[in-house]
Amino acid sequence: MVKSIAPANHTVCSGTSTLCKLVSWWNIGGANKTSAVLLHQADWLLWLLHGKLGVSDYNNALKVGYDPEVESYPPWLLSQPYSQLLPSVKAPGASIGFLKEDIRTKYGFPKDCVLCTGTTDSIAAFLAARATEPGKAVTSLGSTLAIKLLSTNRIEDARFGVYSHRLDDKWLVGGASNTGGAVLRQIFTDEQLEKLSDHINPMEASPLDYYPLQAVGERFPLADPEMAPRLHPRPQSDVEYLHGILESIARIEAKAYRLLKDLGATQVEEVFTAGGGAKNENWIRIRERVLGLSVRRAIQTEAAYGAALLALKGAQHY
Ligand SMILES: Nc1ncnc2c1ncn2[C@@H]1O[C@H](COP(=O)(O)OP(=O)(O)O)[C@@H](O)[C@H]1O
Ligand SMILES: O=C(CO)[C@H](O)[C@H](O)COP(=O)(O)O
Repeated sequence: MVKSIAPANHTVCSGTSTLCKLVSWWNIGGANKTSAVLLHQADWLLWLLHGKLGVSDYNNALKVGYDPEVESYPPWLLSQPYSQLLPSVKAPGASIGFLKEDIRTKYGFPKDCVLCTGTTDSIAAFLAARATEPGKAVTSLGSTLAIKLLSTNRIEDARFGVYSHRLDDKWLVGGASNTGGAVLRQIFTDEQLEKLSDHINPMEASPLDYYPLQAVGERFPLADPEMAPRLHPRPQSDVEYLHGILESIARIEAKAYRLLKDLGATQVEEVFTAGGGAKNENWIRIRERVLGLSVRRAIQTEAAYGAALLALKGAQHY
């Protein structure tokens, strides 16, 4: 249904897009929906703090179809019956207003405490890494694997799960794979991950070839809702098994960066890494070998730090 209204290979055509979720919900019969408002999680959290309903930012609104380049919703979306539910959109880090009085007094914030629009988790991780030059990238290895490469041009292709978020006058090109830390946690505890990783020789390539997923379905670097996880054969040695999984995730990361190059993004020069997987030094060495690039742990790996930097910028402009 979304494919019939959106341009070919637009990011909203991905089955996990916000627009697909909105359209599915709209088409289920039931309560009167015309008085509803679409809010992303970040919009809802901010609404609890400032009380103005229906305010979003152009990073969160990308997957519902907002066009950050021209700063408006496209005509093909505005002509849909559910368009009245779409939130108004500001730049990330733009001030919205003051904190609600009851919350301000409850927690003791000053009277001039301003609230700013937010961004998505992996963009916040990118901001935390303070990578500002085109060619710098951040791979967030949390539950999933999210890639953001700062590029001078915008690229979008839903066949591969590639999209571009606007970052001021540049683009954060990338996507999010369903591989990552969540699948590691299905097999090993964090303590086991740390101990077993210490016994891996990162300079040696593992011959094991897996596609580690928690469940069926991949988004990027190939959008395939039918892709099955591949985590067998399992060797007797847990060190070898973990080595094979870490190496296989690194190969997915390398494939993703190659794809961005092939699609015409600015050439990646250096990768910073964030998220729970970034603390694994041997995995970083494996990734450097497989990517053929310098991979460094960002000094600040918490997305919350990037969100705070964005708020600081917004508050300074207030
Ligand atoms: N030593 C380690 N090596 C690799 N991955 C790790 C290690 N320790 C924790 N992790 C992974 O980090 C993930 C948690 O990272 P985090 O950034 O908090 O994720 P999220 O915020 O997406 O839930 C877990 O899924 C876990 O498997
Ligand atoms: O997998 C994720 C969360 O589960 C990613 O962080 C998310 O899909 C990335 O989104 P965006 O590129 O819009 O920040």
